[in-house]
Amino acid sequence: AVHRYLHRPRLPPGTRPLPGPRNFPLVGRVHDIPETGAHLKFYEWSKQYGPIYQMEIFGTVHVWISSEAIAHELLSKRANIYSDRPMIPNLPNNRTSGEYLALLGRTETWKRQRKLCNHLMHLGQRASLYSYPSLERDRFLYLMYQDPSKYLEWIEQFTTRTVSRLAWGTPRPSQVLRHTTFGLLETISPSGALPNIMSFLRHVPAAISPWKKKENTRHAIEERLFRGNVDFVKHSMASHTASPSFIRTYFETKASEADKDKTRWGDTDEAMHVVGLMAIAGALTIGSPIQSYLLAMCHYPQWQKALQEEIDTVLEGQCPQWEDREKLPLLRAVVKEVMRWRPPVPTGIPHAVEKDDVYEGYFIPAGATIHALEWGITRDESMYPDPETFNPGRWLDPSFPTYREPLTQYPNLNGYSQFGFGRRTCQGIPIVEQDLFLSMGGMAWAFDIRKKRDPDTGAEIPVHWNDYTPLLIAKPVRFPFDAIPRSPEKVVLMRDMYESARNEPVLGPDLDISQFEPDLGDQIYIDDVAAAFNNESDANSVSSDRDAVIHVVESSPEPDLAFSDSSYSEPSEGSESDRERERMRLTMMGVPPLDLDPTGRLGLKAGGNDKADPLMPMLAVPGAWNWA
Ligand code: HEM
Repeated sequence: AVHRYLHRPRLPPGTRPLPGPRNFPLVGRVHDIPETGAHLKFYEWSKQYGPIYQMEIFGTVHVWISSEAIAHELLSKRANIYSDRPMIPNLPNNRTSGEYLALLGRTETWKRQRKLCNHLMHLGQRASLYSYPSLERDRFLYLMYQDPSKYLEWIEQFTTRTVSRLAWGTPRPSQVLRHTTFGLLETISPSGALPNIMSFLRHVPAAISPWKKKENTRHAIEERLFRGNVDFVKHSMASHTASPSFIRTYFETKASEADKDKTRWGDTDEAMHVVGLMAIAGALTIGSPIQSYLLAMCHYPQWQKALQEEIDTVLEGQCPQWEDREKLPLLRAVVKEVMRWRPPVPTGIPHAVEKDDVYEGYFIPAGATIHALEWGITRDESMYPDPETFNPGRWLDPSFPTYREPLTQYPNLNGYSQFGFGRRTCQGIPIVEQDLFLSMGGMAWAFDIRKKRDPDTGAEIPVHWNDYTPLLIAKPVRFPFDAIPRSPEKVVLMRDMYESARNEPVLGPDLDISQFEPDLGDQIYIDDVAAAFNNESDANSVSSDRDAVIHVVESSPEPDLAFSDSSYSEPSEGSESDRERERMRLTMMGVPPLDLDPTGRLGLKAGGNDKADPLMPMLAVPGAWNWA
């Protein structure tokens, strides 16, 4: 930082620096970055300094862009110099190691990996993602019906099982994947690990660095998981039992006679990492908008009603399927508006600029980190009038700037600012689009989502408006709500859908805990099953046990849910006797108690989900730094 500070580039003649908050020597504005809601601070500055401004943190220039037009001008039109990624202090080989495509620098490895990712996604999309999203959606809906209070668990299971099947043809690795992925998110998030803000901490030797120890352990588990999955697919291909998957497509492409240039897709190790990254990217991102949908429905019942009317009228009582998408523009608008209202990656994923550049007379130095501030972009009033209001109508009403025809096709997620810019644009949009369409459409079809009522007073229990977790992928802090099935018939249908999804044969590598244990020593310890249940994967639970690097427990991720715990009640009433009557009625209709499927034997305790580094609060405490 000292070196960078002393050797800051001089302004070329005729240029001026970007506006921005005054920087303090060496540290810049590090003290201003709050522990939570950092995107709100960066947005506040954009109101003060304009749609492009700069600040410094320990000598690195950070440029923040809150206008889609400017983001396109720099990141897309000038992509030849704006497509690099910055070094992540807590994962310092991110630009070169080739393990995480999304974090690679603009290297030949990145180009090759992007091509492979594109190829696999393209073939998968052509096959409607092998119906995995709809199978998993059917499972998800019934679990939501059984116990909506566990929505965080069911949503994470839905997204990770779907992506796990896509990647390796089996949902079984999903329980490990979700936790190694969560750990990676902590490793790379500015609010997840202190070295990402105080970059000099990356020089702390591995033996005493808590961040390195934790990352090394996480990485070792992930590597074994990915390798085991690839071996599993190879073996099942040999016995002609492999379900469709990205990795199977890779092997088939390599083996194909038509594929003349055998080197262009990289070797098996590289494909393992590309597919692994695709699984990572889909594991924890898509849950954010699904949770935000629930939040939006609590606050905007009128849009839930309109959406249900569309689905009921067009599909005559059936649950939305992917093939129905052309007929359901409001559902597509809800998907898109949820992502605008609460961007899943509110600060964006940063690019790095490789050469000095000048924009409208402003100097942008080589090496600066460039952030497309998604939160700010979605609040640009010229594009999104009344931006704080959740209004799917802005995509369907010609009086709004975002309207586009034909409505059989638009709105959709292609080219949406929420997926980044230029050559680094997100490659997972087909998965996101299908997962969100099916899960949000399925929930609107099945449930009335609404605020809970106090059983004594009947008063609504308040739900927060915008309290989001602090990591790179932001999710609403857990909130209470009711998911009331819209009719007994729908419950029966949900159960049938669940049963037929479940009857799909599911093979997978046997993720026995002993596979992981020996090499990893005392950093991993086995907990008892009871503890696992007390620590249901909860994206918001806060525990002080941050040193427990990754905590492996053996558990069934689906507790033994009894049908009697269902949340079913008529919208107007909710007494115990009503529920009992309803339960008996449904039982007589042939909806027997649940017999849940075992979904894999390995669960990792997620006590630490979405917490910031414990040392981080000092950054947010005024006066914690002595500037004198
Ligand atoms: C709601 C879900 C998702 C959101 C909001 C999202 C958003 C983003 C964003 C903002 C970027 C950075 C773009 C840039 O640097 O300009 C990105 C990159 C990427 N995403 Fe996604 N993504 C999501 C899901 C997925 C899924 C399911 C996949 C699965 C394949 C995926 C694969 C990727 C890849 C491979 C990159 C890196 C591209 C590169 O660096 O060249 N994403 N995503």
